Amino acid sequence: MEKRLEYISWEEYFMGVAFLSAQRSKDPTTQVGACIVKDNKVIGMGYNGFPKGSDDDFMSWEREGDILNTKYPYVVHAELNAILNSIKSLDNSTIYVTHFPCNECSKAIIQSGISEIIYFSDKHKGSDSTKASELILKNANVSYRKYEGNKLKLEVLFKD
Ligand SMILES: O=c1ccn([C@H]2C[C@H](O)[C@@H](COP(=O)(O)O)O2)c(=O)[nH]1
Ligand SMILES: [Zn+2]
Repeated sequence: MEKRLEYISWEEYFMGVAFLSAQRSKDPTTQVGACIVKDNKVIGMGYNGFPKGSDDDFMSWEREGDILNTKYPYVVHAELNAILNSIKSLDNSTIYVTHFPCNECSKAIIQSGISEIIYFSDKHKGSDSTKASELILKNANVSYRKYEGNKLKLEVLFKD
């Protein structure tokens, strides 16, 4: 029998895990996922959400108004969750992210030892946060590039 040819590439696989992780997010506006990989093994995953133990029904997902009544001061970003959830040293690892990281996440990525970022969306390109990320990542020699896989959709069928 010939080998199966429809298998997905490593890059498609790990970006797929990042997008699957994002599906755990309860943010009604933007679901972000991250997957940290070393030697082709997943060593951390995360998505954006309120801190462990927070009462989801008490917290607000608002984007506007009094800052203390919005999600922004409270939500833990996907990249930081993936770093905090990781199971071993992140030195020279790669983080796959559904969205280009903000400047706060970029700082955490640098400090954790991650050396490469592969992102899918850069919809906030040109914003101050993205510009600061680009500057600080370049300065710290953390490389970043857009996803280059062919797949833009992966179907996961639960079957026998
Ligand atoms: O680097 C990042 C930047 C943002 N997030 C999260 C934080 C929020 O939950 C959403 C952004 O919400 P908007 O309504 O689009 O402003 O994304 C993240 O996880 N990582
Ligand atoms: Zn962030």
